[in-house]
Amino acid sequence: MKSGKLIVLTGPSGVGKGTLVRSLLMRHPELHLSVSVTTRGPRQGEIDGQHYYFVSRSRFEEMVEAGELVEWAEFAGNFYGTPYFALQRGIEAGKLVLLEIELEGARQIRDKFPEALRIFILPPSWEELERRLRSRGLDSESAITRRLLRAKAEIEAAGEFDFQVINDDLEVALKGLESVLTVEC
Ligand SMILES: Nc1nc2c(ncn2[C@@H]2O[C@H](COP(=O)(O)OP(=O)(O)O)[C@@H](O)[C@H]2O)c(=O)[nH]1
Ligand SMILES: Nc1ncnc2c1ncn2[C@@H]1O[C@H](COP(=O)(O)OP(=O)(O)O)[C@@H](O)[C@H]1O
Repeated sequence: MKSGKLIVLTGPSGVGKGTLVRSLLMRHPELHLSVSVTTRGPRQGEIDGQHYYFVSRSRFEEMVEAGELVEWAEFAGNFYGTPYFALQRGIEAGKLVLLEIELEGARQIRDKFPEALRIFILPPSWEELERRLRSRGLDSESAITRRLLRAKAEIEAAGEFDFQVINDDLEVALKGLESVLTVEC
């Protein structure tokens, strides 16, 4: 894989993006994950600066006003955004920079960086997506409902992306992602 490319991974909440990203990062030291800022509270086990930078809404608004975010969006009642510094760190290290973001942000990245590689992760079925979201056991019922509402519109937009990978069997999905990265990066 060559360096200096942005890779956007998008897909409905619960599809397995975080799981896939963790495995990719362990297998490929040439990948750098962009850590986002969010106004969502940390889930059990989440570490500030590693999973997200957890900030207040007023701090998030300050970052937007100061032009510190490459892209940002509201998702299920919280704000999420990619700080420029998160990309710079990876680019300066000569790595491929991975952004795990939702649809609106992925569209903003497409407009700003048309050369970015954009991949959409699909669930094997709607029932399985719902099962994964619930079995994760980290979100309230209302947070799950908001994520499922959003998931429909996101899945409908999968065709906008360069590649679609179905996360049914995890190993098969990982292999699919790896072959896209090998050919495209
Ligand atoms: N636009 C945008 N979306 C983000 C960013 N960081 C995370 N997201 C997306 O926000 C959504 C919610 O993330 P999260 O609360 O961690 O929930 P989860 O995807 O259900 O684990 C997911 O679709 C993430 O991919 C960001 O910096 N920008
Ligand atoms: N291929 C898979 N088969 C079965 N369960 C999976 C698979 N990929 C992920 N999961 C599980 O689904 C749940 C949601 O995965 P997660 O990575 O948190 O999704 P996302 O980051 O897209 O919201 C987790 O409990 C995870 O262990």
